[in-house]
Amino acid sequence: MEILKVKDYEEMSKKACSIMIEKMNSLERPVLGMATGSTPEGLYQQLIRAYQEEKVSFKQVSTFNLDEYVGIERENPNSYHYYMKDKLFGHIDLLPENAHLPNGNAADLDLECWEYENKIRNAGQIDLQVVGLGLNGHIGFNEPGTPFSSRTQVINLAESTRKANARFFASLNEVPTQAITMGIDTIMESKQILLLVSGKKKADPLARLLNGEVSEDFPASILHRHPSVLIIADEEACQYVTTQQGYFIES
Ligand SMILES: N[C@@H]1[C@@H](O)[C@H](O)[C@@H](COP(=O)(O)O)O[C@@H]1O
Repeated sequence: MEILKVKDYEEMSKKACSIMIEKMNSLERPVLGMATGSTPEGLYQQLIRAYQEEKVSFKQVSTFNLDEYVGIERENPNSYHYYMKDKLFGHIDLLPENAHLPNGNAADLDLECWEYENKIRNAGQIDLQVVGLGLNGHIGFNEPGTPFSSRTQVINLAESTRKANARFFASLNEVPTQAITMGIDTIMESKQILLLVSGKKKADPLARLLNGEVSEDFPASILHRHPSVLIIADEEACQYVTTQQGYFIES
């Protein structure tokens, strides 16, 4: 696990974009793992710009998102289907049939999870997975206590996660109580993981990730066991991380 410390959110987004472009341009059929939340929005803006400047094409790319809420329509502006279309997919040449998100409205949610796993496997696994860091250490929607061996599944959202995400909804009551998320073991099968961390409120979780033990109480801690994780974190997020910890690399 290595950290690239950058000045601010914009630098984080630009650096993440250049790493993704390098990956896309180095593979014939790149498979990218996508995240939602506030953190990757800047990355998606940078990717759109790179596409408009003809630095990259998504025609050969497949994408798999980490998660989706259960029980909201994909046309609902709070669904992750809508988010991805609005923030990235609607602005690039990614073929719609190559963009995958779990269907949180499937009649049989367990079957949907199983099929999602199969789709990832059939695509040859994820080459580069973008991940954000939940305040409680969740990755995707894998809340504290989720077994490290978990595969794609329906999960009950922690109250703290619903509150953290309530800012996107009209009220807390409207925040779904469940989501489908790639499992922790599913995420760990990605060939490379890019964890993006920005802002003061992520300083505590980032310090816990780096200093704490590997434990299911803090799902992101599993990333210590992955062979290829790059964290891009800005100065605010790194404020409790000391250089003595030996994780930092030069940009
Ligand atoms: N399910 C998402 C995660 O994929 C995201 O990484 C995380 C952090 O969100 P943000 O980037 O808004 O801080 O929480 C959300 O609940």
